[in-house]
Amino acid sequence: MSTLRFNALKTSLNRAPLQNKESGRRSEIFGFNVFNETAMRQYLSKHALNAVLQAVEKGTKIDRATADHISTGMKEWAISKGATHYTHWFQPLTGATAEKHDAFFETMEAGLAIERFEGTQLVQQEPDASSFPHGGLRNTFEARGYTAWDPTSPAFVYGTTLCIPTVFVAYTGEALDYKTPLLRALQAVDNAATAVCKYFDKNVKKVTASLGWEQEYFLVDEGLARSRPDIVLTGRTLLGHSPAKGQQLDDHYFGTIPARAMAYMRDLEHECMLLGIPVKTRHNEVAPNQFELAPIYEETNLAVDHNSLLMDIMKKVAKRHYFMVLMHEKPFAGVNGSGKHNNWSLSTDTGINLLSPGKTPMSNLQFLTFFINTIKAVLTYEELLRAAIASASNDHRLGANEAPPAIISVFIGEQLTAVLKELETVTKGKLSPKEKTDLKLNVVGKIPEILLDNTDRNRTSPFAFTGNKFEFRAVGSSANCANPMIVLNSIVAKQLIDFKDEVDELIEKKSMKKDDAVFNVLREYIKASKAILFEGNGYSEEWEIEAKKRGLSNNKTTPEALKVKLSKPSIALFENLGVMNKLESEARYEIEIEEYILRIQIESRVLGDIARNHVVPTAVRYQNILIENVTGLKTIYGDMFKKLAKEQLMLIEEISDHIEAINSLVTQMIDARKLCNKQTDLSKKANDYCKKVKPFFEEIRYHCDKLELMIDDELWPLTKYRELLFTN
Ligand SMILES: NC(=O)CC[C@H](N)C(=O)O
Repeated sequence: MSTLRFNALKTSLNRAPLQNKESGRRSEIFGFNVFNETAMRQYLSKHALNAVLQAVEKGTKIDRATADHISTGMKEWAISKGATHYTHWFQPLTGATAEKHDAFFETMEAGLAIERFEGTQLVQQEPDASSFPHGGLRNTFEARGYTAWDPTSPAFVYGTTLCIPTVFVAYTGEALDYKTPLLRALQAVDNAATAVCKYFDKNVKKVTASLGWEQEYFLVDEGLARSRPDIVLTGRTLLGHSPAKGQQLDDHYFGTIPARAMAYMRDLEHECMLLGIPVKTRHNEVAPNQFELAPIYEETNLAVDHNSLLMDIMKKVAKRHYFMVLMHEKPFAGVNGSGKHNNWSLSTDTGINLLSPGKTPMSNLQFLTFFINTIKAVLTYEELLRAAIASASNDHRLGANEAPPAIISVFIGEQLTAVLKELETVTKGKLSPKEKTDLKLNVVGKIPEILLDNTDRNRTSPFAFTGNKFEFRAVGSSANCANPMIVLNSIVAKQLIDFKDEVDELIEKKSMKKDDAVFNVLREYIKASKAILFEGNGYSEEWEIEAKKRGLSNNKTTPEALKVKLSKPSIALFENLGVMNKLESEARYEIEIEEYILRIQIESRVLGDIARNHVVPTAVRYQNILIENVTGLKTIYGDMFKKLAKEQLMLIEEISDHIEAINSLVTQMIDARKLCNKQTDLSKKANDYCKKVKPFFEEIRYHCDKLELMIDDELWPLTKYRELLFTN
């Protein structure tokens, strides 16, 4: 009997939901462990508090003396929350968060000790961070990297550590993290959008990009998950036959949350509340053992930090509940994968959501301006958006089971399609007073304030308008949202800058009125943007053909998708906006392409190991049982055994065939890997891994899964899909 699998099953069946610590109102504990304005008012002088608030609102610098005041107050507050250590908390390009704890504790003369935390330690540090991916930006011998405080994301106490969100840059100034370019992209979109807003309202001084992510995930009993080397090492199952029942009956989606999962969620939400992560929604997702968690949207930088923090907490809380949380985009073949849909919008400091239709024709023209510019930005940079969500794991998810395909398109729904159609016919040049009134009353003025939202229906759309925001559905569940948010905010910033240039030109050179100029430019954008608008089934073959005709990219794999990052226009885009210089863009490409190679390499090794050392020996063992049976039948029945052992003999042969196929395929895969490893050009190497190593995965899996169906269940060593997906 396979002891590991059956022991794991036995343990998992005996687990009960954990008792929850949670009590009282959530609103009362919200942000309890965050150094927010309330905490600052208690622990900082007025001067220090104002310095932080100014830094948050206007990006003003904090001087050293004030930083000392802030750090002292912050330390006292953190100690009151039980903290003994502090850390600069940052997001290197591994996709995870990083921390290195230092104690507040310091010794003094005469054997005395105190707690100390100075301004310099708050503001800047130099972690020995030479082992993070840097894509050639640093050499090991000059590996200095600095972390610097980001006051726009408040410090928090997690466990016994004060965590200070920071950026992470090389000593030459290049960004080594996600946060730095994100902050720059947010600044760029703020500048560009504010300038455009002034056409409609002179009082607008700031535009903030908001993000509401939706985190999908799987919860698997920890013992069961740990019994599978593929889940432990790669985050997904590399083999496993589909269970007889998967998600066909749609009986999990929005169903009653299983008790153990519910206890986990409540515990997780409690932690989130303390840390100021405004989680609001929880439900069962489509696949068995799949769930979703979503917060109220926030300013993008904060939302990204909160999502990164959340992913970390999810794993920690899961351990307490004897679960393993799987963030992988496609942990199980044949059922839904997990996304992290990014709901994005822009809003002004005057309280207007720029992607929400308003009450008046004027506010609707503003809405249309931002709406159409966003679509145009996606059209121009569709390939870059695809690159922003590319990863080895997301490749498995895209194009099936309610995840969008690799072709980026925009879905806007029937009503707005009709509005755009009308606007497309606006007269070239100056508009007659009648036409303008007509437009304002009958087209722009008639956009319903609350759009009948039919937009969420199309689950095959990568970028869908959902009434008052765009939902970038292609983002994968394990991704750091900063990556897609850097691209989205940058491309919209660039588009808005171009738009303003064009409108200004018409006003200045053609003496057009502002509204006429806006209508004229928008009309041309609408015409051009038709290529990116698509309302149909994104999975259909017709769409692939049609998209090709329209000139849209269809980069199915990560190596293909990432290439565009090195193109001149992409590099120029980020450079001109001040988001990333050429070196930074190239470094990111290198890091991502290398990660792709390494992930495929790891999967290939794990698969080779499981196939050869778990599956084949089990198959041989079962074959021996059959042989023993046949031999026994022959001893007892003599020649008649051939009839009696007919099925067994067939099985013995079939098993041999599969064993042979597995062994030979694994050998071929290893040889292919060796060849790939000789390749020194990273792009070619990634491509080779994709085209020459990865295809073996499915082939090897096929034979292993066939054996799973043949071999005595009691002998099978790998926890099966039905057990991983239905035991909770
Ligand atoms: N119902 C849904 O929205 C499912 C989404 C799907 N899980 C994805 O991969 O994006």
